[in-house]
Amino acid sequence: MLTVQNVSFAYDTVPVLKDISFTIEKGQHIALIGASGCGKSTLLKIIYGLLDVDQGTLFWDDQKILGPAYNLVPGQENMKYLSQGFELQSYRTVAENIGQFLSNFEPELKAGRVNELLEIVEMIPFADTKVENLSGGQKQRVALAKVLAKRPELLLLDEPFGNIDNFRRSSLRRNLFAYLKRNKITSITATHDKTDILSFAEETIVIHKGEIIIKGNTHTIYKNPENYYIASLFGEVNELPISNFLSDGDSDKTVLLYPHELQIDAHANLKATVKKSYFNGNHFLIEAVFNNRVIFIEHPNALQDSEEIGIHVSKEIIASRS
Ligand SMILES: Nc1ncnc2c1ncn2[C@@H]1O[C@H](COP(=O)(O)OP(=O)(O)OP(=O)(O)O)[C@@H](O)[C@H]1O
Repeated sequence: MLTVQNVSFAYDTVPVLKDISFTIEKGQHIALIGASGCGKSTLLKIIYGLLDVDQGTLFWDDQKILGPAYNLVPGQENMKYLSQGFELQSYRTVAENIGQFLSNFEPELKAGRVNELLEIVEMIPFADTKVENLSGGQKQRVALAKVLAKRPELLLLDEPFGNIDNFRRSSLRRNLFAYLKRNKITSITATHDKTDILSFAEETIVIHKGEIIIKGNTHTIYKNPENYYIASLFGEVNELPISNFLSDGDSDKTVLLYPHELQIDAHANLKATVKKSYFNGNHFLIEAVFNNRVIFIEHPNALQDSEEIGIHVSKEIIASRS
């Protein structure tokens, strides 16, 4: 189990993390989300032991996690950290990089393990290619295989799929998390991609300006976001006065609605004016103006600019959010 207790940290004098506390059970997959600069990478580095905290303590089971001031070689033995810059040796091959820290005593065992890792990251054809000749996305996949090589107990991933195209990203993500589950490897993934969060993280930690504002079940946080900041980390969101939907609604209270929760219905009483339609693949995102606010609605078709539309939201959704 990972235990983080009252951790605070500042670079020089600028506070970055404030009184962070949480625990993570073994085998869990956690998403770490928050606006750019909120302190996600810093927290991962602290957990790995790359930075000395100003206050607080961290434990992996009953082993205290110490920073570089107390550890000659920074970084915890039973963890691996995949940073946003991948630390690879560019003049060596993909297979050599992945096997760099594996024992040479049993070459066959080592080769088998390297092959298994190449398969997970779908890089078998590149085993003998020098890293310097790979694309950014391919390097990221090699870096991922390298951190898995020695079977860490805790894997800390910082935007692990950031450079990888959508086509590969989906299968890579499925392979990786299936592997982690099978091997009971705990993971914390700092990410801006909602697919990383919703499909693979059973729990999510939300950071805002260096503080944890919520930690809990991913689906619950998504379905009932406590505030606009949290909801916006999952994509576009509309914040509308609840009095628009409930005749006895408090005029100061608002309700958060994702674009797919708003429906366009010519008979609805609430009227908005279309500004623009954005093609999004299987739907259009309609930007419209409603009571002087910009709102976003998912719709199967594009609509005419300046067209008047009616907006409907199901009673169940309003009831669940109010
Ligand atoms: N080495 C450093 N020295 C001084 N300030 C730093 C250093 N590294 C990060 N910071 C600052 O600390 C804050 C948190 O940075 P951090 O990289 O942890 O954020 P993040 O949430 O991971 O951001 P992103 O999502 O953009 O990767 C930022 O304001 C950043 O500018």
